[in-house]
Amino acid sequence: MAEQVPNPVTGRDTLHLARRLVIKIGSSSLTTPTGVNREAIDSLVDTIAAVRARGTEVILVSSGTIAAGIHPLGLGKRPRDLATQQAAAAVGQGKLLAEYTASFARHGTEVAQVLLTAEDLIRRTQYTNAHRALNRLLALSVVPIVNENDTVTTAEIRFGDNDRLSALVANLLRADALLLLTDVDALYTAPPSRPSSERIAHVVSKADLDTVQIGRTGPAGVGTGGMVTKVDAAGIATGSGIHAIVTSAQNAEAALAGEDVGTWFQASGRRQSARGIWLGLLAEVQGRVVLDDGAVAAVVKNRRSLLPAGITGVEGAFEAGDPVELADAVGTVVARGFVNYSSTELPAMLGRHTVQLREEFGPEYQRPVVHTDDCVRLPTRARPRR
Ligand SMILES: Nc1ncnc2c1ncn2[C@@H]1O[C@H](COP(=O)(O)OP(=O)(O)O)[C@@H](O)[C@H]1O
Ligand SMILES: N[C@@H](CCC(=O)OP(=O)(O)O)C(=O)O
Repeated sequence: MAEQVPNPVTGRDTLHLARRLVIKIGSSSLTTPTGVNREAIDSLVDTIAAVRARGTEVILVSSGTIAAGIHPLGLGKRPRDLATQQAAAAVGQGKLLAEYTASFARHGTEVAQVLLTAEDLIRRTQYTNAHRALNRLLALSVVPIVNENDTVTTAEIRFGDNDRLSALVANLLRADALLLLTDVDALYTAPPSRPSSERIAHVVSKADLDTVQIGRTGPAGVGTGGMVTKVDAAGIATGSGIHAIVTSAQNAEAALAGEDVGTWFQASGRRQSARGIWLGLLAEVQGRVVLDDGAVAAVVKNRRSLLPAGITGVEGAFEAGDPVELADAVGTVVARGFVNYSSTELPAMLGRHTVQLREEFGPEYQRPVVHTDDCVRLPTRARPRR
């Protein structure tokens, strides 16, 4: 996945040059206390149709299934427990998709329901499948409507918010920009309910966010991550060469026309694999291996695989295949990786050379502890200390 196609979009004024856009819309913009808001859907769909008419492919990431299931199930408010959220999502998903299907049909456009789990973006085979299927849908002129597969995800491996999912989808599909639509018109210097808060028009680097105060979810009470996950999502996108815009659903048309609305997050980094982004930023690590100085240099500087000989300690309980942290002797996390051995197997292997391990335990113990391709090195400033 190393292809490096330059992004034709350089700012708001060139957004019309985007070849591919991911548009994410939040629950609060799509639903009312009595279910799906048909007018809001028609308005979004009309905007998407206009963008597609100018030759831009669009992938829609739509939340709202849990919110859409609240009223039909007589729940009153957003359920808190996972099982009821899953039940509400299963009911709401059908209702939401029926509205999208009817609304896009007004433009003669087919839609496809694509339900993804976090696993689908981190496991190689699923990742390739998702990539291929979504690209095929776009080639067939279909609008994929993506959501997290709420009904089957477990608490452990769940995005829980579609903001970060949409950033990973933008990355997976090499989109040029990500539009995050919510119930507030921009990122503000503080929660917009505070009279002194001011709109932030541009975010060029992380330092622009240093003094921003980010509050909880909006007043509708159906959103999930609030502004925090939108800013996270924008960071994931921009860090991999994709511009991001946060604005309200009402401003979608103006934002896509390049007008000065919302908050524009300028792309900075180079494109990365979704798997690498997940591992580096999102994965919940199950444990830690402690490296001696030589191993830190080999893994971080020379980009080698981690061998048992350079490990001095193992912390936490993990299985082979789990994500773990790689820390130096003073507890600074220098990398994250998928580990090839469990926390019960590893202690007997520490400090031993590959040849010894093969002779003593068998040829399957020749594998590195973390292969270099399964390892994401953390930038110095992002490294957490113990
Ligand atoms: N600094 C901030 N700037 C803008 N909005 C903020 C800020 N802090 C908190 N918010 C809240 O985040 C809410 C949007 O998040 P959320 O409710 O999860 O929406 P969605 O359902 O669209 O994902 C806004 O309604 C706003 O009240
Ligand atoms: N998958 C969930 C989405 C949760 C979510 O991210 O909600 P939101 O904060 O409104 O974008 C649903 O469809 O209800």
